[in-house]
Amino acid sequence: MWRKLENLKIIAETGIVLIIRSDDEEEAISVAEAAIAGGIRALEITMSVPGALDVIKVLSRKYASKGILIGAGTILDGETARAAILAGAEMLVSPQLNPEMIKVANRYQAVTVSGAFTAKEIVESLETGADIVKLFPAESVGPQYVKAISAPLPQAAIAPTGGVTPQNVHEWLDAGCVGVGVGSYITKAAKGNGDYGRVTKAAEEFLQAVAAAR
Ligand SMILES: O=C[C@H](O)COP(=O)(O)O
Repeated sequence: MWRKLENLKIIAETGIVLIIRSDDEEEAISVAEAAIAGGIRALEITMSVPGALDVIKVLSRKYASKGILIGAGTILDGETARAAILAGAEMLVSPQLNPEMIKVANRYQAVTVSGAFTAKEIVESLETGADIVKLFPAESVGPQYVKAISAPLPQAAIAPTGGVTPQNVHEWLDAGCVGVGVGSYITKAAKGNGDYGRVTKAAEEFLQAVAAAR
C-alpha cells in the first residue's frame, strides 16, 4: 500500500500520537522504546529534544520497517522540515499553522499534523494540505469546543493535544476527534525513577482507554 496511507492508518487504528519532549537524547530513546513495547505505534520526537535528528535516525532505522511511524514535532520552518525528513521522519507536526512545513511534507508525502486553534486556522490548515489538525492547546477549550467547531467543519480530522489522559480521552473521542496527541501522561511515568516499565504500562493503559471509548 502507498506508504503515506499506511502511516495514516497507523494513527487511525491506534488513535494516539505519542509526543516525546525530553531534555536528554538517551532518555528520549528509552521512553520511545518502552512506549513501543506498550503498543504505541505513532511517535513524534519534538525538535526541542537535544539531538532530536539523531533520535529520529535511530528510531526510524530500527522501527520504520516494523509498522511504527516515527515523526518530528515542533517544526517551525521548511528547513527543519526537510532535515527531519532526511533523518527519517515520516510525519511532521507543528504547534501552529505552518505552510512551509506542510509544503515540504507533502512534497515527500510525509503525514502532516498542523497545529490550529481557531476556525480560521483549521480551514487554512486544510486548504494548505494538512492531513490532521492538531488542536493545541486543547485543555484550554475542552471537548465541547470540538463538538461546536465540527458542526460547520465536519471534514476536519481533529486530534487534540494538551492535557489528554486515559480518564478524559473518551470525551474527546465522543466529541468527534480522530485521535489524540499525548505527552506527559506516558512520557513522565519514568521521570525521577528510571523505571521505563512504567512507561510501557502507561502506554498500555492509554491504548485500552482509547479502545474502550471507540
Ligand atoms: O507538546 C506537548 C503537548 O503539549 C503535550 O501535552 P500533554 O503533556 O499534556 O499530553
